[in-house]
Amino acid sequence: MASPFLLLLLLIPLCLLVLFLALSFLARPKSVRIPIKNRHVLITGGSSGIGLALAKAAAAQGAHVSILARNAKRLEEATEEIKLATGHMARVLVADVRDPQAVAQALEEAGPVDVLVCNQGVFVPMELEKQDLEEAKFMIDVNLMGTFHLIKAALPGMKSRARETGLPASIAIMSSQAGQVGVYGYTAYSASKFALRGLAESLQQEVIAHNIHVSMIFPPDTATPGLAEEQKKRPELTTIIAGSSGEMKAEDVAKKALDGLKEGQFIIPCNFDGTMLAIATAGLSPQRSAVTALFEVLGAGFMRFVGIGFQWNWYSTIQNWHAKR
Ligand SMILES: NC(=O)C1=CN([C@@H]2O[C@H](COP(=O)(O)OP(=O)(O)OC[C@H]3O[C@@H](n4cnc5c(N)ncnc54)[C@H](OP(=O)(O)O)[C@@H]3O)[C@@H](O)[C@H]2O)C=CC1
Ligand SMILES: CCCCCCCCCCCCCCCC(=O)[C@@H](N)CO
Repeated sequence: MASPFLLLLLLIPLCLLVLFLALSFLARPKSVRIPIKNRHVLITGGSSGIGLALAKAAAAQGAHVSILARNAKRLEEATEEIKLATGHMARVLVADVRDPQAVAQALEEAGPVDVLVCNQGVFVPMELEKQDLEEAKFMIDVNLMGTFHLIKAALPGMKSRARETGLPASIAIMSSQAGQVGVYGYTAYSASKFALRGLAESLQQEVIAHNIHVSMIFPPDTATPGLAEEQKKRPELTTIIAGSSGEMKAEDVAKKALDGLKEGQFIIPCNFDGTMLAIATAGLSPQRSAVTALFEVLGAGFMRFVGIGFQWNWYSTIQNWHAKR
Protein backbone atom coordinates (compact mmCIF):
# COMPACT_ATOMS: atom_id res chain seq x y z
CA MET A 1 0.00 0.00 0.00
CA ALA A 2 1.19 3.52 -0.86
CA SER A 3 2.33 5.54 2.11
CA PRO A 4 0.13 8.47 3.22
CA PHE A 5 3.04 10.74 2.35
CA LEU A 6 3.03 9.56 -1.27
CA LEU A 7 -0.72 10.06 -1.47
CA LEU A 8 -0.33 13.59 -0.17
CA LEU A 9 2.33 14.25 -2.80
CA LEU A 10 -0.06 13.08 -5.50
CA LEU A 11 -2.73 15.38 -4.13
CA ILE A 12 -0.71 18.52 -4.96
CA PRO A 13 -0.70 18.09 -8.76
CA LEU A 14 -4.32 17.03 -8.55
CA CYS A 15 -5.26 20.24 -6.71
CA LEU A 16 -3.30 22.29 -9.27
CA LEU A 17 -5.12 20.53 -12.09
CA VAL A 18 -8.53 21.19 -10.53
CA LEU A 19 -7.57 24.83 -9.98
CA PHE A 20 -6.37 25.14 -13.57
CA LEU A 21 -9.57 23.57 -14.91
CA ALA A 22 -11.67 25.90 -12.78
CA LEU A 23 -9.71 28.91 -14.07
CA SER A 24 -10.04 27.69 -17.67
CA PHE A 25 -13.79 27.65 -17.18
CA LEU A 26 -13.91 31.00 -15.39
CA ALA A 27 -11.36 33.16 -17.25
CA ARG A 28 -13.09 36.04 -19.07
CA PRO A 29 -13.30 37.52 -21.60
CA LYS A 30 -12.82 34.40 -23.74
CA SER A 31 -9.56 34.06 -25.60
CA VAL A 32 -9.27 35.71 -28.99
CA ARG A 33 -6.80 36.17 -31.86
CA ILE A 34 -6.68 39.54 -33.53
CA PRO A 35 -5.18 39.51 -37.02
CA ILE A 36 -3.41 42.65 -38.23
CA LYS A 37 -2.41 41.65 -41.77
CA ASN A 38 -4.27 43.81 -44.31
CA ARG A 39 -6.06 45.61 -41.50
CA HIS A 40 -6.03 49.27 -40.57
CA VAL A 41 -3.79 49.94 -37.58
CA LEU A 42 -3.77 53.54 -36.32
CA ILE A 43 -0.92 54.44 -33.98
CA THR A 44 -0.83 57.76 -32.17
CA GLY A 45 2.59 59.14 -31.33
CA GLY A 46 3.73 57.06 -34.29
CA SER A 47 6.39 59.57 -35.31
CA SER A 48 8.85 58.78 -32.51
CA GLY A 49 10.12 56.18 -30.06
CA ILE A 50 7.82 53.30 -29.14
CA GLY A 51 5.06 54.44 -31.52
CA LEU A 52 7.42 54.55 -34.50
CA ALA A 53 8.83 51.11 -33.61
CA LEU A 54 5.26 49.81 -33.40
CA ALA A 55 4.40 51.35 -36.77
CA LYS A 56 7.38 49.63 -38.38
CA ALA A 57 6.58 46.28 -36.76
CA ALA A 58 2.91 46.44 -37.79
CA ALA A 59 3.76 47.51 -41.37
CA ALA A 60 6.32 44.68 -41.60
CA GLN A 61 3.49 42.27 -40.73
CA GLY A 62 1.35 43.59 -43.58
CA ALA A 63 -0.90 46.01 -41.70
CA HIS A 64 -2.10 49.27 -43.28
CA VAL A 65 -0.63 51.75 -40.85
CA SER A 66 -1.68 55.31 -40.02
CA ILE A 67 0.39 57.43 -37.67
CA LEU A 68 -0.91 60.46 -35.82
CA ALA A 69 1.00 63.23 -34.05
CA ARG A 70 1.26 67.03 -33.94
CA ASN A 71 4.45 67.75 -35.84
CA ALA A 72 3.91 67.19 -39.60
CA LYS A 73 7.61 67.26 -40.45
CA ARG A 74 8.49 64.55 -37.92
CA LEU A 75 5.56 62.49 -39.25
CA GLU A 76 6.88 62.76 -42.80
CA GLU A 77 10.34 61.71 -41.65
CA ALA A 78 8.80 58.77 -39.83
CA THR A 79 6.91 57.58 -42.95
CA GLU A 80 10.22 57.67 -44.84
CA GLU A 81 11.77 55.53 -42.10
CA ILE A 82 8.85 53.10 -42.19
CA LYS A 83 9.04 52.92 -45.99
CA LEU A 84 12.77 52.26 -45.82
CA ALA A 85 12.41 49.57 -43.17
CA THR A 86 9.36 47.75 -44.54
CA GLY A 87 8.70 48.92 -48.09
CA HIS A 88 5.22 50.07 -47.04
CA MET A 89 3.86 53.61 -46.91
CA ALA A 90 2.09 54.79 -43.78
CA ARG A 91 -0.70 57.35 -43.81
CA VAL A 92 0.04 60.55 -41.93
CA LEU A 93 -2.52 62.28 -39.71
CA VAL A 94 -1.73 65.61 -38.13
CA ALA A 95 -3.64 66.37 -34.94
CA ASP A 96 -3.17 67.34 -31.33
CA VAL A 97 -5.00 64.72 -29.23
CA ARG A 98 -5.97 67.48 -26.78
CA ASP A 99 -8.31 68.91 -29.41
CA PRO A 100 -11.39 66.66 -29.76
CA GLN A 101 -12.47 68.30 -33.05
CA ALA A 102 -9.05 67.82 -34.61
CA VAL A 103 -9.05 64.18 -33.47
CA ALA A 104 -12.54 63.55 -34.89
CA GLN A 105 -11.48 65.12 -38.20
CA ALA A 106 -8.29 63.06 -38.38
CA LEU A 107 -10.23 59.85 -37.73
CA GLU A 108 -12.76 60.74 -40.36
CA GLU A 109 -9.93 61.26 -42.83
CA ALA A 110 -8.32 57.96 -41.80
CA GLY A 111 -11.46 55.86 -42.31
CA PRO A 112 -12.57 52.97 -40.08
CA VAL A 113 -9.90 51.52 -37.82
CA ASP A 114 -9.37 47.85 -36.88
CA VAL A 115 -6.65 48.38 -34.30
CA LEU A 116 -6.35 51.67 -32.42
CA VAL A 117 -3.11 52.13 -30.48
CA CYS A 118 -3.32 55.12 -28.12
CA ASN A 119 0.40 55.52 -27.56
CA GLN A 120 0.87 59.31 -27.48
CA GLY A 121 2.28 60.47 -24.20
CA VAL A 122 4.23 63.20 -22.48
CA PHE A 123 6.27 63.00 -19.29
CA VAL A 124 7.77 65.82 -17.28
CA PRO A 125 9.02 64.38 -14.00
CA MET A 126 9.18 66.66 -10.94
CA GLU A 127 8.20 66.61 -7.30
CA LEU A 128 4.61 67.87 -7.02
CA GLU A 129 5.63 70.82 -4.85
CA LYS A 130 8.08 72.06 -7.46
CA GLN A 131 6.01 71.19 -10.53
CA ASP A 132 4.06 73.89 -12.25
CA LEU A 133 0.40 72.83 -12.25
CA GLU A 134 0.26 73.68 -15.94
CA GLU A 135 2.75 70.84 -16.49
CA ALA A 136 0.64 68.43 -14.47
CA LYS A 137 -2.41 69.42 -16.48
CA PHE A 138 -0.44 69.00 -19.70
CA MET A 139 0.26 65.33 -18.83
CA ILE A 140 -3.36 64.65 -17.85
CA ASP A 141 -4.61 66.36 -21.02
CA VAL A 142 -2.35 64.51 -23.47
CA ASN A 143 -2.09 61.10 -21.77
CA LEU A 144 -5.61 60.77 -20.39
CA MET A 145 -8.01 63.17 -22.10
CA GLY A 146 -6.26 62.60 -25.43
CA THR A 147 -7.02 58.90 -25.10
CA PHE A 148 -10.68 59.69 -24.33
CA HIS A 149 -10.91 61.83 -27.45
CA LEU A 150 -9.33 59.14 -29.63
CA ILE A 151 -11.54 56.32 -28.41
CA LYS A 152 -14.71 58.43 -28.62
CA ALA A 153 -13.88 59.37 -32.20
CA ALA A 154 -12.82 55.88 -33.32
CA LEU A 155 -15.46 53.69 -31.65
CA PRO A 156 -18.44 54.10 -34.01
CA GLY A 157 -16.30 53.23 -37.05
CA MET A 158 -14.59 50.36 -35.23
CA LYS A 159 -17.94 48.88 -34.19
CA SER A 160 -19.40 48.88 -37.68
CA ARG A 161 -16.17 47.60 -39.20
CA ALA A 162 -15.99 44.71 -36.67
CA ARG A 163 -19.63 43.89 -37.44
CA GLU A 164 -19.13 43.99 -41.22
CA THR A 165 -15.92 41.97 -41.29
CA GLY A 166 -16.79 39.64 -38.41
CA LEU A 167 -13.19 40.11 -37.25
CA PRO A 168 -12.20 41.12 -33.71
CA ALA A 169 -10.90 44.67 -33.26
CA SER A 170 -8.46 46.04 -30.70
CA ILE A 171 -7.99 49.18 -28.65
CA ALA A 172 -4.51 49.19 -27.12
CA ILE A 173 -3.56 51.83 -24.57
CA MET A 174 0.04 52.70 -23.68
CA SER A 175 0.50 52.95 -19.95
CA SER A 176 3.83 52.51 -18.12
CA GLN A 177 5.12 50.57 -15.13
CA ALA A 178 4.55 53.96 -13.46
CA GLY A 179 0.86 53.23 -14.13
CA GLN A 180 1.09 50.16 -11.88
CA VAL A 181 3.15 51.57 -9.02
CA GLY A 182 3.72 55.14 -7.86
CA VAL A 183 7.26 56.44 -8.37
CA TYR A 184 8.97 59.49 -6.77
CA GLY A 185 8.77 62.43 -9.17
CA TYR A 186 5.85 61.00 -11.13
CA THR A 187 2.83 62.31 -9.18
CA ALA A 188 1.14 63.74 -12.27
CA TYR A 189 2.51 61.24 -14.78
CA SER A 190 1.55 58.23 -12.63
CA ALA A 191 -1.88 59.74 -12.02
CA SER A 192 -2.41 60.03 -15.79
CA LYS A 193 -1.27 56.44 -16.38
CA PHE A 194 -3.16 54.86 -13.43
CA ALA A 195 -6.28 56.63 -14.70
CA LEU A 196 -5.96 54.87 -18.04
CA ARG A 197 -6.38 51.54 -16.24
CA GLY A 198 -9.77 52.55 -14.87
CA LEU A 199 -10.74 53.68 -18.34
CA ALA A 200 -9.55 50.41 -19.92
CA GLU A 201 -11.15 48.05 -17.38
CA SER A 202 -14.52 49.77 -17.72
CA LEU A 203 -14.28 50.14 -21.48
CA GLN A 204 -13.60 46.42 -21.99
CA GLN A 205 -16.98 45.60 -20.43
CA GLU A 206 -18.68 48.19 -22.64
CA VAL A 207 -17.21 47.02 -25.95
CA ILE A 208 -16.91 43.25 -25.53
CA ALA A 209 -20.32 42.65 -27.13
CA HIS A 210 -19.01 44.45 -30.23
CA ASN A 211 -16.03 42.13 -30.53
CA ILE A 212 -13.61 44.88 -29.51
CA HIS A 213 -10.77 43.89 -27.20
CA VAL A 214 -8.85 46.23 -24.94
CA SER A 215 -5.16 45.92 -24.09
CA MET A 216 -2.87 47.93 -21.84
CA ILE A 217 0.89 48.02 -22.28
CA PHE A 218 3.19 48.60 -19.30
CA PRO A 219 6.78 49.29 -20.40
CA PRO A 220 9.70 50.13 -18.10
CA ASP A 221 12.14 52.96 -19.08
CA THR A 222 12.56 52.63 -22.83
CA ALA A 223 15.29 54.23 -24.96
CA THR A 224 13.41 56.83 -27.03
CA PRO A 225 13.82 60.52 -27.91
CA GLY A 226 11.23 61.18 -25.20
CA LEU A 227 13.27 59.41 -22.52
CA ALA A 228 16.45 61.25 -23.58
CA GLU A 229 14.59 64.56 -23.06
CA GLU A 230 13.15 63.36 -19.75
CA GLN A 231 16.55 62.32 -18.39
CA LYS A 232 17.85 65.88 -18.71
CA LYS A 233 15.62 67.05 -15.86
CA ARG A 234 14.61 63.92 -14.00
CA PRO A 235 15.11 64.03 -10.20
CA GLU A 236 17.89 61.66 -9.10
CA LEU A 237 15.50 59.60 -6.96
CA THR A 238 13.18 59.10 -9.94
CA THR A 239 16.07 57.68 -11.94
CA ILE A 240 17.12 55.37 -9.09
CA ILE A 241 13.63 54.02 -8.41
CA ALA A 242 12.70 53.70 -12.09
CA GLY A 243 16.03 51.88 -12.49
CA SER A 244 14.58 48.98 -10.42
CA SER A 245 13.25 47.72 -13.72
CA GLY A 246 15.81 47.59 -16.53
CA GLU A 247 15.76 49.83 -19.60
CA MET A 248 14.41 48.38 -22.84
CA LYS A 249 14.78 49.11 -26.54
CA ALA A 250 11.77 50.61 -28.30
CA GLU A 251 11.78 47.71 -30.81
CA ASP A 252 11.53 45.14 -28.00
CA VAL A 253 8.66 47.00 -26.34
CA ALA A 254 6.93 47.26 -29.73
CA LYS A 255 7.26 43.51 -30.30
CA LYS A 256 5.80 42.67 -26.87
CA ALA A 257 3.00 45.15 -27.43
CA LEU A 258 2.10 43.80 -30.84
CA ASP A 259 2.27 40.14 -29.79
CA GLY A 260 0.18 40.92 -26.72
CA LEU A 261 -2.52 42.86 -28.52
CA LYS A 262 -2.84 40.17 -31.19
CA GLU A 263 -3.55 37.68 -28.39
CA GLY A 264 -5.99 40.12 -26.83
CA GLN A 265 -4.02 40.21 -23.57
CA PHE A 266 -5.61 42.80 -21.31
CA ILE A 267 -2.36 43.43 -19.45
CA ILE A 268 0.83 43.38 -21.48
CA PRO A 269 4.01 43.45 -19.40
CA CYS A 270 7.24 43.98 -21.33
CA ASN A 271 10.08 42.49 -19.25
CA PHE A 272 10.60 40.10 -16.33
CA ASP A 273 10.06 42.79 -13.66
CA GLY A 274 6.99 43.83 -15.59
CA THR A 275 5.59 40.30 -15.40
CA MET A 276 6.17 40.25 -11.62
CA LEU A 277 4.56 43.68 -11.33
CA ALA A 278 1.57 42.50 -13.39
CA ILE A 279 1.03 39.54 -11.04
CA ALA A 280 1.44 41.77 -7.97
CA THR A 281 -1.08 44.30 -9.30
CA ALA A 282 -3.54 41.98 -11.06
CA GLY A 283 -6.45 43.17 -8.92
CA LEU A 284 -9.79 42.50 -10.57
CA SER A 285 -8.62 43.02 -14.11
CA PRO A 286 -10.00 40.83 -16.90
CA GLN A 287 -7.89 37.75 -17.62
CA ARG A 288 -8.23 35.57 -20.70
CA SER A 289 -5.36 33.19 -20.04
CA ALA A 290 -5.90 30.36 -17.55
CA VAL A 291 -2.13 29.90 -17.29
CA THR A 292 -1.53 33.53 -16.32
CA ALA A 293 -4.55 33.36 -14.01
CA LEU A 294 -2.97 30.34 -12.30
CA PHE A 295 0.25 32.29 -11.70
CA GLU A 296 -1.80 35.22 -10.36
CA VAL A 297 -3.74 33.03 -7.94
CA LEU A 298 -0.70 31.11 -6.73
CA GLY A 299 1.64 34.10 -6.76
CA ALA A 300 -0.59 36.65 -5.01
CA GLY A 301 0.72 36.21 -1.46
CA PHE A 302 4.32 35.76 -2.42
CA MET A 303 4.35 38.68 -4.86
CA ARG A 304 2.87 40.91 -2.16
CA PHE A 305 5.85 39.92 -0.02
CA VAL A 306 8.27 40.78 -2.85
CA GLY A 307 6.45 44.09 -3.33
CA ILE A 308 6.89 44.93 0.36
CA GLY A 309 10.59 44.17 -0.15
CA PHE A 310 10.76 46.62 -3.08
CA GLN A 311 9.09 49.33 -1.02
CA TRP A 312 11.56 48.66 1.84
CA ASN A 313 14.39 49.18 -0.62
CA TRP A 314 12.89 52.38 -2.12
CA TYR A 315 12.09 53.94 1.26
CA SER A 316 15.63 53.14 2.49
CA THR A 317 17.05 54.82 -0.64
CA ILE A 318 14.89 57.90 -0.09
CA GLN A 319 15.90 58.09 3.58
CA ASN A 320 19.61 57.79 2.79
CA TRP A 321 19.32 60.36 0.04
CA HIS A 322 17.83 62.88 2.48
CA ALA A 323 20.36 62.00 5.18
CA LYS A 324 23.20 62.91 2.80
CA ARG A 325 21.84 66.42 2.23
N1 LIG B 1 10.18 55.98 -23.07
C1 LIG B 1 9.86 55.48 -21.88
O1 LIG B 1 10.71 55.34 -20.98
C2 LIG B 1 8.47 55.03 -21.63
C3 LIG B 1 7.40 55.51 -22.35
N2 LIG B 1 6.11 55.09 -22.04
C4 LIG B 1 4.97 55.62 -22.77
O2 LIG B 1 5.10 55.27 -24.14
C5 LIG B 1 4.51 56.27 -24.96
C6 LIG B 1 5.52 56.71 -26.01
O3 LIG B 1 6.68 57.19 -25.37
P1 LIG B 1 8.02 57.53 -26.16
O4 LIG B 1 8.08 56.73 -27.39
O5 LIG B 1 9.11 57.48 -25.18
O6 LIG B 1 7.73 59.07 -26.51
P2 LIG B 1 8.38 60.10 -27.54
O7 LIG B 1 8.47 61.40 -26.82
O8 LIG B 1 9.61 59.56 -28.17
O9 LIG B 1 7.21 60.20 -28.64
C7 LIG B 1 5.99 60.72 -28.27
C8 LIG B 1 5.04 60.70 -29.45
O10 LIG B 1 3.76 61.20 -29.05
C9 LIG B 1 3.41 62.29 -29.90
N3 LIG B 1 2.63 63.26 -29.15
C10 LIG B 1 3.01 63.93 -28.03
N4 LIG B 1 2.04 64.78 -27.65
C11 LIG B 1 1.05 64.67 -28.54
C12 LIG B 1 -0.20 65.31 -28.70
N5 LIG B 1 -0.62 66.27 -27.85
N6 LIG B 1 -1.00 64.94 -29.73
C13 LIG B 1 -0.59 63.99 -30.60
N7 LIG B 1 0.58 63.35 -30.51
C14 LIG B 1 1.38 63.69 -29.49
C15 LIG B 1 4.76 62.84 -30.37
O11 LIG B 1 4.68 63.58 -31.56
P3 LIG B 1 4.49 65.20 -31.57
O12 LIG B 1 5.36 65.76 -30.51
O13 LIG B 1 4.85 65.62 -32.94
O14 LIG B 1 3.04 65.43 -31.30
C16 LIG B 1 5.52 61.55 -30.58
O15 LIG B 1 5.17 60.97 -31.80
C17 LIG B 1 4.06 57.37 -24.01
O16 LIG B 1 2.69 57.21 -23.74
C18 LIG B 1 4.88 57.13 -22.75
O17 LIG B 1 4.23 57.60 -21.60
C19 LIG B 1 5.88 54.19 -21.05
C20 LIG B 1 6.91 53.67 -20.33
C21 LIG B 1 8.28 54.06 -20.56
C1 LIG C 1 6.46 42.91 -6.93
C2 LIG C 1 7.44 42.88 -8.02
C3 LIG C 1 8.00 44.22 -8.36
C4 LIG C 1 8.82 44.20 -9.62
C5 LIG C 1 9.71 45.39 -9.87
C6 LIG C 1 9.03 46.70 -9.99
C7 LIG C 1 9.89 47.77 -10.56
C8 LIG C 1 9.06 49.00 -10.83
C9 LIG C 1 9.85 50.13 -11.37
C10 LIG C 1 8.99 51.24 -11.89
C11 LIG C 1 9.55 51.82 -13.12
C12 LIG C 1 8.76 52.92 -13.69
C13 LIG C 1 9.34 53.33 -15.04
C14 LIG C 1 8.51 54.36 -15.73
C15 LIG C 1 9.04 54.67 -17.11
C16 LIG C 1 8.28 55.79 -17.73
O1 LIG C 1 7.13 55.71 -17.97
C17 LIG C 1 9.06 57.03 -17.95
N1 LIG C 1 10.33 56.80 -18.56
C18 LIG C 1 8.32 58.01 -18.75
O2 LIG C 1 8.30 57.62 -20.04
